[in-house]
Amino acid sequence: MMQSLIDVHDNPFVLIDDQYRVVAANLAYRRAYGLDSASSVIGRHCYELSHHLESPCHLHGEDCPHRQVFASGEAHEVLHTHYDARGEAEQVRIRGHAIQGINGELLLGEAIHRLAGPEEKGQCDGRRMIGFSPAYLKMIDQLGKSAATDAGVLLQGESGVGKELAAHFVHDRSPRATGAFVAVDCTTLTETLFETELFGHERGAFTGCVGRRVGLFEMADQGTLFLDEVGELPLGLQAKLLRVLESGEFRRVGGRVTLHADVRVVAATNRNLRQMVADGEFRQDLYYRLACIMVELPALRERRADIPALADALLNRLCRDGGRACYMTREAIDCLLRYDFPGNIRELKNVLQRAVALSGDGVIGANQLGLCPTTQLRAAPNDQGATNDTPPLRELEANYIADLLARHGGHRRRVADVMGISERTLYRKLKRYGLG
Ligand SMILES: Nc1ncnc2c1ncn2[C@@H]1O[C@H](COP(=O)(O)OP(=O)(O)OP(=O)(O)O)[C@@H](O)[C@H]1O
Repeated sequence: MMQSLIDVHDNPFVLIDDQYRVVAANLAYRRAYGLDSASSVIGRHCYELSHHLESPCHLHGEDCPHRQVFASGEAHEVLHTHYDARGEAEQVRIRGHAIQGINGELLLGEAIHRLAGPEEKGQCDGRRMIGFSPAYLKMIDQLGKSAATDAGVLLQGESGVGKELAAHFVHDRSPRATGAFVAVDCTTLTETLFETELFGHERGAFTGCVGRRVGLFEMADQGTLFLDEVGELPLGLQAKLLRVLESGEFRRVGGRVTLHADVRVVAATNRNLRQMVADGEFRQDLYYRLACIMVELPALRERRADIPALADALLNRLCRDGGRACYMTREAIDCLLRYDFPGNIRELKNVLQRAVALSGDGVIGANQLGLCPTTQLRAAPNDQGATNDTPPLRELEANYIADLLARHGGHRRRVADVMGISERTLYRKLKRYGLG
């Protein structure tokens, strides 16, 4: 009976005892983690199945729902990276509940929500959101939650962090996913273009106008209107935009009929809109209309731990498109990890594109990246020869750890083993160096 009860859940669901052993798992869980029959799951450790680890995840620096629920008896929610049946990383939100077993014993019930969805696995069309750092998991979770509502979402982040990709992510998971996703570049909207672009025009509306044109606002009916660089919209046009967003009503230029479109707005900016409101450069009423939900997208340098996975995925894409095999040397990954990427993921993409073009044999070394001289990377501390150019020990250690992480695919236990330190110590170092 318990099995059929948990099989009702569409999402993976698992019951775990106080020794981290699986007591029952539903069909969705067994499918997700590559286990076809119930018997192959029962009795196995949860950390082994979903994390591919040999010890509980809190020993690897993670916030473990098992520990929390057994300690307090209260529900606990966390964001984790799990490894699916094929060993591919996926972003998940886990809600752990205390559940009473048949004999009155305390069990942990884990409801697992896959943030990016299994349908994205292997998706190579450039729309897959790659990132497993805590900052990125938090952002994806916020995007997923905002998708379920019809509220305005404002995406704030530096150029190239992936705001347009995030807007697609929201649209694709919203009830409007079958409608159109229409992007408007607000930097191109002038007084003269605003109405024709957004509302379209009727035939002969102005000199030289031949046919009827449907505007972007109308195209986005039942879908999502993505207002890119919304902070660049002149004040005069902000009032017009607010009016149409509030009423949903508009007229094509040269038209007499009032039309209506039902759009959901996702806006993006790399400017501080709140400050712009304070400075009188952005209308407060429009700000509140757009920023009902505000999501900050972290810069790449704030989630360096994601660089190897991102570089790997982008390189695979480039190689597939170019029809040749390429791989990066350890020095090259090291070099990427040390660089600040002011242009974020777009810059990373360009750096790799150039490197692929420059590498004759498909091997991408630090030299091909053109970011930092290889000689700086492996500078060893040298008592006699130490000069002012010798990097401080902290920097050397940070680079060393980053290098090991890249070499071991982000596997912290293996990195700790190689360094001869405990995972706890490694975790503290990762936090200190901003690598976690
Ligand atoms: N998490 C991610 N995983 C993989 N690729 C990504 C990710 N985020 C962004 N990209 C890629 O990086 C490039 C830049 O992304 P995007 O155009 O969405 O950035 P943006 O923040 O909208 O930039 P801008 O502010 O300059 O318009 C795109 O090619 C996109 O596919």
